[in-house]
Amino acid sequence: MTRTDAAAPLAADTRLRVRTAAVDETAPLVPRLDPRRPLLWMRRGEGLIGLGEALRIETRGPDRIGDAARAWRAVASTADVDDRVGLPGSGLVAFGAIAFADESAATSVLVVPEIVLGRRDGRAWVTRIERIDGVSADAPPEPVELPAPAPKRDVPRVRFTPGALPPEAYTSAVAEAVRRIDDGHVEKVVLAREIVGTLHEDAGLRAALAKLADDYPDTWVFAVDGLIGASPETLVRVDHGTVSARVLAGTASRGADAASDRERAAALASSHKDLAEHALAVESAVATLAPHTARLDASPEPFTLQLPNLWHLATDLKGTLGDGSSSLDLVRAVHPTAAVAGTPRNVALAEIAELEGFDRGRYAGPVGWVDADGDGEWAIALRCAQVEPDGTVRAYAGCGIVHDSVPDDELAETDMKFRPIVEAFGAPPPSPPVP
Ligand SMILES: C=C(O[C@@H]1C=C(C(=O)O)C=C[C@H]1O)C(=O)O
Repeated sequence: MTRTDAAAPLAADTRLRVRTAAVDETAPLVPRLDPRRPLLWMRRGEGLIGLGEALRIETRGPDRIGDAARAWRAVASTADVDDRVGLPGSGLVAFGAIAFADESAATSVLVVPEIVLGRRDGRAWVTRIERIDGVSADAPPEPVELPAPAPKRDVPRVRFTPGALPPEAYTSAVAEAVRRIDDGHVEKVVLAREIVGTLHEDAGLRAALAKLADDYPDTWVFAVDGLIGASPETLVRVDHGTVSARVLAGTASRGADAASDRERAAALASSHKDLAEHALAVESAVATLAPHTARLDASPEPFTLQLPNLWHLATDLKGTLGDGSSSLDLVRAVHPTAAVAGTPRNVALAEIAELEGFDRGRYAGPVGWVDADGDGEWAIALRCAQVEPDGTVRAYAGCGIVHDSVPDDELAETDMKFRPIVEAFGAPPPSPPVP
C-alpha cells in the first residue's frame, strides 16, 4: 500500500498494471466485501466492490480536489491497462471520498483496490490491479481469487446519542440562520447536526451495508475509507462525453397511507418555500457545470422523488462535455452546491462554520469513483456515517434553511434523514407517521 499526497508526489516509477476480464458471476456483491475495509459503489444491485489496496492518494486543503485530479491523471497516464470489457467502471478505477470543507481535518482520499469485482447491465468482470514499480511488466499477473460470499447476519447494534449541535442547539442555530436570512446577509444556509455511537463488532459494516442496499435500492450505496451511506443525490456523472446530475433540495415526510402520502408529495411540489430552496440548488449546479459543457438541459419542472423515508424535490441535468474535463474536474467545479452549502456559496460556508461549529469531515462532500479516462460517478455523501478505526460512528444530517424555515420542522427533517443510517445500525424503524 502506498500513501501519497500533493506535497509528496507519486514516485516516478509508480506504475500500475491493470487487467480486466469478463467473469460469469451472478451472486450479490455485498457478501464479498471486506468487512473491515469495505469499498463499495452500488445501485439496484449493480456497481463495484474493491478488495485490497494497491495505491492511495491523500489530499487536504482548499485545492484537495484539484490535487487529487492531478495526481490521478499522473497515475492513469502511466498505467498499463488491458480492459476486455469496456463498460463504465471496468479497467483502472479509484474509489474516492472528499472532505466537505477547505479547512477540514479529514483527509480526502482516492483508493485504488487490488481487485475490483464489477457488474453493469447484467455483465460482470474482475479487474486485477498490481504495482509494477521497478518490476518487469512481463512477469505474469497473479491469478485472482475472489473471497467466498459471507453468510447473511444481523446488523450490528449501535446506540446513537446527540453529538455536535444537539437538538436544542440545532434549533437555535436554525433560528439564528433565519434571522440572518431576514437581515439580508444570506439567502439559504444548509445546517447539519451530528449523532455519535460506537460499533463493537468487526464484521458489522458488511451487514449495515447489506441493509442500506436492501432498504434503499434506488440510492447510491457506498463505502469508502470508513465513510458509508446511501445517497439519493448524484453530484455528477461523466460517461464518454455525456454529463448528468440529479439535484435534490426540498423535503417532505411520507404519509401513513396512500392518500396522505400523495397529498404530501403534492404539497411539496407546490410549496413556495421548498421550490425556492430547490431553485437555488439547481441554479448553483447549472452555473458551475455550464462553463464545462457544450449543452446542459434541466428537467423543466422539479419532480417529486419518493424514497422509503421521505419525499424530495428533484431536478435531473443532462448534457455533453465541452472541454474534456474529467469527472473529478467537474466535482471540483460543482462542490459544494447550494443543496449542501447555501447561497451565496462563500457567505453560506462562513455561516455554516460559525453556526454549526463542527468539522463535517466527508459528510456532504463528494463520494464516488473515477476511471483512467476521467469518467466516473460521484454522489453527495448524504445519509451517511464515518466509521473510525476505533469503532466511533459519526452520522450527519442537515437541511436547507430559508426565510420560511421553522426550527422544529427542520429538526424533525434531520430525524427522517438519519433513518437510513440508524436503522442500518440496528435501531427499530420509527412508528408510522400520523395521517
Ligand atoms: C443536507 C442533506 O440533504 C440535502 C438537503 C435537502 C433539503 O434541505 O431539503 C434535500 C436533499 C439534500 O440535498 C442531508 O441529507 O443531510
